[in-house]
Amino acid sequence: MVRTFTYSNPSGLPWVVQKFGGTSVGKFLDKIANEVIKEYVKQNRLVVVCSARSGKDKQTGTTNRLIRAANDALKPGSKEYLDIVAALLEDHLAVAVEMIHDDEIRQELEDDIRSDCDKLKSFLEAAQIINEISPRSKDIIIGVGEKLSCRIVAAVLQDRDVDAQFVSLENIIDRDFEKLDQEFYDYLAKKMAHAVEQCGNKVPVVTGFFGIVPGSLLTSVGRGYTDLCAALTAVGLTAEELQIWKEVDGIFTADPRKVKSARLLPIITPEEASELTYYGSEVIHPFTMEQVIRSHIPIRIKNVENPRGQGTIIFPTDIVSKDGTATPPHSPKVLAENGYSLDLSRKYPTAVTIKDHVIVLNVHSNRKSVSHGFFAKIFSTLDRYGVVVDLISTSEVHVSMALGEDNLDKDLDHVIADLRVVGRVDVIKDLAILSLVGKQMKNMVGIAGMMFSTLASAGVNIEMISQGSSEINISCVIDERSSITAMNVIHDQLLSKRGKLVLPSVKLALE
Ligand SMILES: Nc1ncnc2c1ncn2[C@@H]1O[C@H](COP(=O)(O)OP(=O)(O)O)[C@@H](O)[C@H]1O
Ligand SMILES: N[C@@H](CC(=O)OP(=O)(O)O)C(=O)O
Repeated sequence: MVRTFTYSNPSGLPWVVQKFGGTSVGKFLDKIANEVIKEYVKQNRLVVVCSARSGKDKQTGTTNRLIRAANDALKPGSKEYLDIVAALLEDHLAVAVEMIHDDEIRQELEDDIRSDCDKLKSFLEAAQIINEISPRSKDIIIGVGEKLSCRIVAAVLQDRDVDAQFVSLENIIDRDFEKLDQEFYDYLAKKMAHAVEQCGNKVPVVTGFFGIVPGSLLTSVGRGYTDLCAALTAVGLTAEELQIWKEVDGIFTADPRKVKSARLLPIITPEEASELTYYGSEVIHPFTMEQVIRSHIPIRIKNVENPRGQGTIIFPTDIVSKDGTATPPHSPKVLAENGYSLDLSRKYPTAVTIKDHVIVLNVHSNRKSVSHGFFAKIFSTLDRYGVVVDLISTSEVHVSMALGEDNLDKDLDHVIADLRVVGRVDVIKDLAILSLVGKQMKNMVGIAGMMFSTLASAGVNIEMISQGSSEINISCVIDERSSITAMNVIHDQLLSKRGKLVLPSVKLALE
């Protein structure tokens, strides 16, 4: 039967790429279809990019379950992976039954879900027989999550009268690449745009999983790869805007769950967004920014639960957009509201963030004076085990290094044993990195002193200080138990517009 739909994706309108994360697809699919996609498709040519479904949170989401299934298939004789596949099949079929009213659309969707799960089961069974799952095979396994999710989203859209088409990017890479570099990203952007353009007037619903990348997707890009996929699609299409839809109104001056007075930031620079993301406020995958901003495409963070909100725009404050004009929220008023101003009297940091579950390694050299090769030995040890250092503070005979929880799966006992060759090593656990971020801070003489005295007056003990590696970030390591208190006092004293920020050297007030 040839169907006709009320909503389609006519050519001639500007491209907008919309990315929906796993929890949004899991919890708000009706809202996404009716209040977001149907509204935007009236004025834009849309691309919808989705992650694998999550129920209540990412921890129990499809991608994590698929990773567990892959790991289980490697255990000789274990059959838990079969239960995981059966549960995934059941959950996705239940969504089809609950969400799709049209019998024909639902039947087709159910068949596709069954077929994807059957193939997954056979793949895992084969892996168990040969007792091997390479990083690439693991990528193929997790990619099933995005396929199942996008099949559901495309079917729900059709059921809600939107002419949508499922697009899998699993086979778009048809050349060998050695590494994830700009040449590879440019190639991907072109391929993604091409896949989307094949959909004509249908709204493409694209899998955030994009195939076998050099070194494997999970290790080279990591979790949250759908943001990067959406970004590269936006670049390939020279889109007007990339929208990342979340369950938060945008980027705030602090985590709104932890600081009640946190303010929504109308605009933020990509550098600031990167620092915030790296140091605990994971609103967007860090690789996303660079690709989109190179092409002068603004990124907008929006809330699926509040589609009419303005959200936060991530865009450099000092360049104009690709058509030569300033982006709409890039007005002097909005910039001033955020503290971006040429008027030196009205500046303040942009946001404060906390990264929990940090450990510090202190290495004291065996020698009492300059120790030749001390640093080289430390860094080569860290490199050998793939340990990433978040913050570092050094003297000639002493190094303190803060490591994030992403290092916990590394062989830290061996790292520490090897470091003991160069000196005494202490390990301090249950710490947090507190970072104050702001593009304007480099001109704010006295801000670091104020940050540390504010923490001291709230009784927060500072374990380690690091400033200078990035001129838009001042960070310190504190006890994890004080992290909420620390974030709140810093927010009240240095970021609240109601407070007066009087820097010692300039003595100018900020309303
Ligand atoms: N500065 C910040 N601004 C906005 N959200 C922040 C910030 N710092 C931390 N967060 C947290 O990041 C989370 C990101 O939103 P959400 O859509 O729930 O995440 P995900 O899509 O990764 O599941 C929110 O729960 C929010 O509390
Ligand atoms: N499903 C993948 C990809 C992704 O981007 O997820 P999300 O958009 O929900 O963070 C993951 O969990 O890593």
